Amino acid sequence: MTREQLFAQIQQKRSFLCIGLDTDPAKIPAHLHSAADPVLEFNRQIIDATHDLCVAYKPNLAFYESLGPKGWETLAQTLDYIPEGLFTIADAKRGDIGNTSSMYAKAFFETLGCDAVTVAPYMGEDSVTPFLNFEGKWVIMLALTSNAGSLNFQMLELQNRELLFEKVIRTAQKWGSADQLMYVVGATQTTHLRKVRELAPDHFLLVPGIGAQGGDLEAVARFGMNRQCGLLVNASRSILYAGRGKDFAQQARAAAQQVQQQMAELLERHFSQA
Ligand SMILES: O=C(O)c1cc(=O)[nH]c(=O)n1[C@@H]1O[C@H](COP(=O)(O)O)[C@@H](O)[C@H]1O
Repeated sequence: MTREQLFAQIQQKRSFLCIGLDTDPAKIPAHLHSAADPVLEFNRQIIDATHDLCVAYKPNLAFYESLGPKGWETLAQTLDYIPEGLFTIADAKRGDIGNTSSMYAKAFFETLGCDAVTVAPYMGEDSVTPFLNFEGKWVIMLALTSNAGSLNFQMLELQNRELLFEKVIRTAQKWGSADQLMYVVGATQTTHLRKVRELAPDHFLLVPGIGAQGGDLEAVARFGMNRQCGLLVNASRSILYAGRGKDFAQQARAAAQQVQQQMAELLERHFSQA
């Protein structure tokens, strides 16, 4: 999917919501446990109930890999079920020496057919660039994450007073264009969004951390939106587990709709001022 196609979908749906398919068997409603594949059944019903409200789905690999070989099959079937035209992100946070990264890229882009994969930058350029060699596919690189541990390394001040996450973005700007590279910036990190936008004005940002982690969507939009929206904001638990009963899919839809309506207002405000 191209950047223009992604923006067109955002405009059409008045949404920049990404729903995280972080499906935990311990949290899915009891009545689904009699299904042949409860996780797949849960995902299907969530997708049916929400696909008109979001522009992307992001299954986190941990939730599927933890189920063994069957989990991989569930992930593949979930991805197949996502309607054409929605952006799919394998949240795998990979990155290794070059030939290994190439095989990871094949796994997510060719075998699973995802549009994007999350990648960790710690091993540097030759660990990230193999993911950038796939036409029409996207690398989403961790820059400033939503968790408390982001303080350990990402906020370290370098000799020139630049913070490490700023250096990561500044350096990666030379690796990939805004048509193939996005950055992860946590919704809990809005005080740094202005700086992120200074360094990467055109790149899309994947912003997890609203909902269960308490991030502020309004502030994300105020400091992070660019002329093509430039944001995919993820929520997982606050949507998936909005209800735990037989009506869980309707409850998930209601939670997604609430976020989408706020997004529609934020888009309206941003583009009427532009
Ligand atoms: O790469 C990510 O998606 C990610 C980066 C980050 O900084 N923080 C973060 O929470 N995530 C992921 O985003 C999702 C957040 O889930 P909820 O907190 O349930 O909305 C999880 O799949 C996390 O692994």
